[in-house]
Amino acid sequence: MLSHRLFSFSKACPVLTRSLTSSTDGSQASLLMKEGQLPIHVNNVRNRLREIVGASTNWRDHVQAMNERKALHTLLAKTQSDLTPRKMSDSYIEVILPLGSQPEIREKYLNVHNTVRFGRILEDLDSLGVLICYTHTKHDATQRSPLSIVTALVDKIGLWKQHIYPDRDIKFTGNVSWVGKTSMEVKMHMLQQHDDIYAPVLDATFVMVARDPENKRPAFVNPLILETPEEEKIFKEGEMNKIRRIDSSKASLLKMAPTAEERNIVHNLFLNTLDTRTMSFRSRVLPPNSVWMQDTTLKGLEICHPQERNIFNRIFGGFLMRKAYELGWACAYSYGNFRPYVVAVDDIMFQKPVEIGSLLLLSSQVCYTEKNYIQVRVYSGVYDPDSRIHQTTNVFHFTFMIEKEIPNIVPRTYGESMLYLDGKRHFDSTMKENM
Ligand SMILES: CCCCCC(=O)SCCNC(=O)CCNC(=O)[C@H](O)C(C)(C)COP(=O)(O)OP(=O)(O)OC[C@H]1O[C@@H](n2cnc3c(N)ncnc32)[C@H](O)[C@@H]1OP(=O)(O)O
Repeated sequence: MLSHRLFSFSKACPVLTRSLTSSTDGSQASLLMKEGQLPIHVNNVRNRLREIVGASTNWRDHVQAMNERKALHTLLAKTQSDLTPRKMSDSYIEVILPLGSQPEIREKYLNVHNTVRFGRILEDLDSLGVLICYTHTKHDATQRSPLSIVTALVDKIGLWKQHIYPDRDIKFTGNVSWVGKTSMEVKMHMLQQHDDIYAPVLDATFVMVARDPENKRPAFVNPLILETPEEEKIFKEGEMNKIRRIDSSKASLLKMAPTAEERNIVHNLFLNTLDTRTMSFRSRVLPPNSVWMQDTTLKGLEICHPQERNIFNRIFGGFLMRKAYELGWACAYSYGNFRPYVVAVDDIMFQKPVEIGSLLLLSSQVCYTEKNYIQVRVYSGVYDPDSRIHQTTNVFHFTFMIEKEIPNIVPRTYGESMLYLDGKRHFDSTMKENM
């Protein structure tokens, strides 16, 4: 039943259909591994990144490693046109996660339902995205890169499969699909082996930003050469994605009033909660089969130890995503009282780096429901007990699906109504056209 639903979803969702097309034929057909080049083992991705950046393997050496990086400033380009243009195929990489052929690596990826932990996949995608960008910006003269490439945004991840099996090999592929002046869009695909073929599991679009060796200022990236009409189309999509992001940021409910249609939705939700016996705006009652939004909050705390650092001695973006995802999943599970499946991830903005030693506060909440879908928002911020300053670092949006009817979420305050509308906007942008 469920797989049927997902199948019809994939058939009807244009955003995801487009990505699937490009992952199975089109762009991928023209972007193949160069002769003699072997897929990279997943365990080597972070080692390669460490070599490219010159990152320390021991925390005690990290200050010295960073001082050495400062000397790479001289390698930075003064203008973008000083850099060698690159093709999409130049950054194309394949990574193997051999869960089938190397059972010893399964444990790290296994969840209690005997499927693969999606949080681990988020970590691998993040590292791969960064490696793809380093491949695109590879310095001709030296192996070491002066660039610090960080994850700015997870634009979208759409899943095609409900289960990721823990005993079959997985392949990740990806390449740079668009470049700006200092930012790059990366498209990645994950496939899993079934008999003799690799079937698509998910498509992901990330945006990475290049910074100077000390990660203080933006730095130019190599331009992209477009070789085929298909590549021109992919690049144009990247441009459109950028415009869409700017438009949705301008229309954010933190800046603008809701639309007339959205105001109606909020008012109807409000009317539905009025106690018809009292004729008062104040006495509110929960409609049947509903849950107040405020009762769905689930919180967590992480102390950010050096072990979770990235190559730039900040907290690894993939770790933040894994923690936020797992909390979001637990929130959806507690809400629906049934195992949730992730269907989409979108618009994870990395607003500020998380420093080692930070107290990372995570807060998840169900903000929108429709049929058997649950939209969960996870807020993360750092709190400094010395200064008592609290700063937002990320907001995560996850769409889950449950194989049974779920209660409706109901906002009580104006602020919660804005969360509801924001959740609906995220849900609509990834899912609407498939239902
Ligand atoms: C194992 C290795 C993994 C390593 C990966 C990580 O873990 S990284 C760890 C997780 N990520 C982080 O910690 C990043 C935290 N965030 C930040 O440091 C910062 O917000 C940022 C560097 C991403 C952006 O800073 P600023 O907004 O000041 O940057 P600035 O305005 O100079 O813009 C630089 C370029 O980034 C683009 N840009 C900035 N924010 C963007 C966003 N949300 N979505 C898309 N693009 C964005 C701009 O258009 C511009 O591109 P153009 O110049 O092309 O127009």
